[in-house]
Amino acid sequence: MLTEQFHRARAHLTEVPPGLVDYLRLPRRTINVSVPVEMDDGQIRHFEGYRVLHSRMFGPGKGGIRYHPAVSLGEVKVLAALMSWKCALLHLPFGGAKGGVACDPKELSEGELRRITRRFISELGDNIGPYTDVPAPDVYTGPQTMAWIFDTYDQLHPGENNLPVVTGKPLELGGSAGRTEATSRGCVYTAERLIALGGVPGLDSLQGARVVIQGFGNVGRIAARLFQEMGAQVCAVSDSGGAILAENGAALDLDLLDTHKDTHGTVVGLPGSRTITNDDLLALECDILVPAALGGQIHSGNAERVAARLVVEGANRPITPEADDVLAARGIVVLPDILANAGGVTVSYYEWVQNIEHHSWTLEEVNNRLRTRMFDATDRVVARWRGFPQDCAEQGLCGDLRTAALVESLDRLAKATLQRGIWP
Ligand SMILES: NC(=O)C1=CN([C@@H]2O[C@H](COP(=O)(O)OP(=O)(O)OC[C@H]3O[C@@H](n4cnc5c(N)ncnc54)[C@H](OP(=O)(O)O)[C@@H]3O)[C@@H](O)[C@H]2O)C=CC1
Ligand SMILES: O=C(O)CCC(=O)C(=O)O
Repeated sequence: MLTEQFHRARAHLTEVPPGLVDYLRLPRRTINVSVPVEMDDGQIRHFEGYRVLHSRMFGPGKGGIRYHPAVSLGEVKVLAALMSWKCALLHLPFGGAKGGVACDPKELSEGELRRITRRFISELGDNIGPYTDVPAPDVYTGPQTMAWIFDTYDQLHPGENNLPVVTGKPLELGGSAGRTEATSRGCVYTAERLIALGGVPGLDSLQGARVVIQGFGNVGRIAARLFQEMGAQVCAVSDSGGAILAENGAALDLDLLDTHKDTHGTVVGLPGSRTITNDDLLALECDILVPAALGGQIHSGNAERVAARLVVEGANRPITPEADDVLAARGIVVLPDILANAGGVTVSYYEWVQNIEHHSWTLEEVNNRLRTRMFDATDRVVARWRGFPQDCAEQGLCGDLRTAALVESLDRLAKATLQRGIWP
């Protein structure tokens, strides 16, 4: 499906030499390691771990590490490519990478997760490093996992400044102010800017906008807060346990919701809400739908039911290309992942810079820089979008925002590749 999105964008870049196209699409290096671990009950199990370096065009590979049962080499490759395109779009001095371990963190103790992480990072050895490939958090990993990654790498490289080997660390260990909220903040900034530019028919402000969020982890949970701070009303959310809708069309009480999630491990059962299915959540009438969980959630089987004006892709690749077409035909605007959720990697970049400079910035400084960069990227993508020919469809070209974001990114990558003269 990523290939489809790539080719839709590539069709606009008629001057890119065909041989270069594959170079921009395929990964530079894929690594598959076996991670043996002693479990709490004394048994030895092994897990499959992956790290894919897609590109180092503008700097070290950059991208998160995911722990989930569905992690596979194919998925990690796709996510690594997205990282290259995301970093290029945001003008970050990074290439793209992604990693993961196929495991179910919900069935593992903290000690088992720590041992998996340490062994995984030891197995990767010098395939990661502050100037080669820099990991970060993704699904079911967070600051604690990043602290273990840092420590394992640091043990192997004593005497060096190893803080920039990984981002998303705890504040006490060189993490940046604002990294935890950064992905969600980026979603809000890009939505705010797109709306202000008149990019969403029928929606002129976040004030009073009705928001529905799928996923209540790092991205979804904080996005709920930030959209509410901007005057929006969060009326429905979901997690892996199910979905809930505020009764009587009201907004959810987010303080109560946080306490309920922390106590019960799920959003389901919140007093004043009723339980609905995940598919019903995606079909709720609202102004903004934020998929912030896993990929492939909006597909040809349910896209006809989506009833939002704007879909903000907090998650990576939550919409299939077939569903993109359905949404576009129905006038639903999609803020694509490589723009909407790029706030996370942007503040990871700020963390990396602060670590290299042995310095720390205030939260205000981080957020101001993030806002400027997200607005600038949104402006460039909207300008590309508005510059597309009026008769895209007749020419067999795709004319949506996702394609505009990819064209903006691939154009930059293609130019840099040619300038570097990579063919000796
Ligand atoms: N963290 C980051 O900085 C970035 C993350 N992203 C993307 O955002 C998405 C979410 O990541 P993140 O928030 O970090 O991950 P988390 O692990 O913090 O949260 C994932 C959330 O998704 C929920 N979930 C899992 N399966 C389902 C399901 N079938 N239906 C509904 N909800 C489900 C989980 O439920 P439960 O709480 O019950 O486990 C959890 O609330 C991913 O696609 C990730 O790649 C993109 C850019 C940066
Ligand atoms: O913060 C980072 O470096 C990467 C975050 C990530 O994995 C993503 O944007 O999908």
